[in-house]
Amino acid sequence: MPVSQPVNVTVTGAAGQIGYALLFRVASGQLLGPDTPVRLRLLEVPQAVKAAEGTAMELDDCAFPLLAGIDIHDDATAAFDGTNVALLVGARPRTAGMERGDLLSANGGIFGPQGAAINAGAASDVRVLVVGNPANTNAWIAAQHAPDVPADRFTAMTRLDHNRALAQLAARTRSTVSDIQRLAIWGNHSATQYPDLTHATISGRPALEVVDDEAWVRDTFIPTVAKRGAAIIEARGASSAASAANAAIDHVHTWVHGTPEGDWTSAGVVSDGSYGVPEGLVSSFPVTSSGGEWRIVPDLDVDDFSRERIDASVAELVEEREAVRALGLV
Ligand SMILES: NC(=O)c1ccc[n+]([C@@H]2O[C@H](COP(=O)([O-])OP(=O)(O)OC[C@H]3O[C@@H](n4cnc5c(N)ncnc54)[C@H](O)[C@@H]3O)[C@@H](O)[C@H]2O)c1
Ligand SMILES: O=C(O)C[C@H](O)C(=O)O
Repeated sequence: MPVSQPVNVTVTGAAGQIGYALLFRVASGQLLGPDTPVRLRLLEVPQAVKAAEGTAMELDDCAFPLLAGIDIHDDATAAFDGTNVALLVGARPRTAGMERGDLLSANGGIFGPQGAAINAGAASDVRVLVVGNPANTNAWIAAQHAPDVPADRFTAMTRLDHNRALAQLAARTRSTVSDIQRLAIWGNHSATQYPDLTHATISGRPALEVVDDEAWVRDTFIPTVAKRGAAIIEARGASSAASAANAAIDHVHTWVHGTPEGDWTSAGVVSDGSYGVPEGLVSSFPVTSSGGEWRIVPDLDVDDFSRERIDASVAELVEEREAVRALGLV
């Protein structure tokens, strides 16, 4: 990615909640770093273009030194033309009582055409993060429509789940999130996800030994992380926005700048068949990043409990893929 030339960052759903929490941070340099100018390309549906224009006015009014320009589009082909980083946020959020999978028929149709537009015109180094739900399967749909883009450039956001897990574990163990390493989210960004502490450490000690309470891990930690999205919707009356934008920033920043030595993070990436996850599915794994590429952490021991949880979440991803096929979206 060029350092002195502006990097084109396309954000879909720019006038939405997450868009509003995300764009100012991208423009201030938090996505790609303090030396990288960005040109923002905002994609919205026609009826929300005026609101996106309002956000663009506010971005101008921040006088961000790294913001090289803003273009607003209601056409995906134009919005993704020459794009280096594509943040696919635009999609309907769920409301109270819905599961994220319920959004498949409402949102799935968005990601095929956007994948095709990325295929048609994005820069050769394009990196795609799908935030819009159901994020894993939407990323898979987009990748299916972009045969000329390496599949590993399509990713789905599970960094929010990872960050939620860090916060819950830190609170329980009276440690700080920076003390924790090697935590992992496996599977789908849904209630079936598996937040895994079996390899995690807190200040170098095994996290499970520090916690010393299997029942808390099974009955409190895992469901709290997995159902946090619903708890936020219940409390706020709207789905998470600032924390989701923060996780998107973290995901791309780590993708571009790498993971710290000895640690990893979690991301929804195209499976290479590791850990019994069918090849091609977009599943969350423990991943490292280096040289701008994600790598699934290899050779981890998977105990029986973990195996069962990973398999359950992956089974849901397989079901979603079949539902997409039945809907004719790929
Ligand atoms: N992966 C995660 O961790 C995570 C976290 C939070 C939210 N989400 C998801 O992110 C999505 C956006 O959430 P939000 O709160 O910003 O919703 P929102 O309703 O506030 O905003 C969505 C925006 O997308 C726009 N949009 C719809 N279709 C579009 C299209 N085809 N092209 C471009 N823009 C389009 C809408 O006009 C709207 O402005 C939802 O699907 C939500 O469930 C994912
Ligand atoms: O849970 C949702 O529907 C929104 C988002 O995916 C979240 O995890 O907060």
